[in-house]
Amino acid sequence: AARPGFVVTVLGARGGMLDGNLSAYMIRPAGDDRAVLCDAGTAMGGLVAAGRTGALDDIAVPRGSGLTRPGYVLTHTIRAYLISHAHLDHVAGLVVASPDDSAKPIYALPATLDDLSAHLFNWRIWPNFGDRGPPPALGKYHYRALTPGRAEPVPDTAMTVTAWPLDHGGVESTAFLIAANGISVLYMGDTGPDAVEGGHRLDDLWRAIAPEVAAHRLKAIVIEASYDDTRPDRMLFGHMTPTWVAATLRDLARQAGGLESLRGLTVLIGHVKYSLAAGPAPQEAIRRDLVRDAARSGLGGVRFLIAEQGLRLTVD
Ligand SMILES: Nc1ncnc2c1ncn2[C@@H]1O[C@@H]2COP(=O)(O)O[C@H]2[C@H]1O
Repeated sequence: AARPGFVVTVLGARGGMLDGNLSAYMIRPAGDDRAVLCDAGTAMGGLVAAGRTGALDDIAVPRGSGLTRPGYVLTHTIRAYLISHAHLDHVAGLVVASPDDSAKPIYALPATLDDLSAHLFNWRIWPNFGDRGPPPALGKYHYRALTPGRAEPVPDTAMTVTAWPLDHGGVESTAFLIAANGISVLYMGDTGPDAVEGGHRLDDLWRAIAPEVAAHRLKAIVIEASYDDTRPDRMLFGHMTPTWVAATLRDLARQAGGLESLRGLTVLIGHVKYSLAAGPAPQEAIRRDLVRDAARSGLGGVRFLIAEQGLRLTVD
């Protein structure tokens, strides 16, 4: 049998103001068309873009489904949403797709579900497609509260999901460990460094997943680097820079038994903030910073990639 793997398809790659390309990562076991969507800042727009790059071509659309490929993927391939926090750049795609979406569970920590229910699916900002909140609750989306550190099977998929809370500038965000076939991928919503946030949630997360890393079961981490290294800490607003990404990966390595434990790990960088400034795109500076910071930090064994909409990545 083939080695177990995961396929990560980037439906939305950026942070900030680039509507149409905001955090959304479709994740599924390799060779399995049953996926979860981690955040949904962009959904349909990202599927259409991924359809154009060919990143959805390995998904078998049944003859006679009567649906476009992106339409089929939205309604049949994506079996559940995992939402890290309810900021608009992480949920806008879900909200606007909801009228034509299929029924699905939404997995999140309780605070995020409370925000979705109170402030989005409330008949004022949007019709209530949730299964609680202002009546009548249409019940298309089933809110499924996760308990930190406890793995839950995602129905109709081969995956389990485990959540841990993250600090994001005063808002609770979430890291999701997605596991299947003895391997896993970690999707991290927006977060700032413990030292800047004044907490210890990254440290707690790394301690919890260290055994997964030490055993080389963890194949990829999706983590944000919103700003390049010129950004001062007091202007991070709950976000990371390449220097902070490298520092926190070193913390993970320390918990997992040394830098060697990260060898072969793929780190996919998301949420790079779009910039209005003329000149090279911000991801160019971030790429340069990452190469330098990773080398300085002894992270030569890590494969860093910057997310781009329509990218399909297989890790195994
Ligand atoms: N105190 C602040 N001053 C200015 N902008 C902020 C402040 N806090 C948050 N933001 C911005 O608001 C954005 C909300 O989404 P993000 O967390 O991606 O990134 C955040 C920052 O760009």
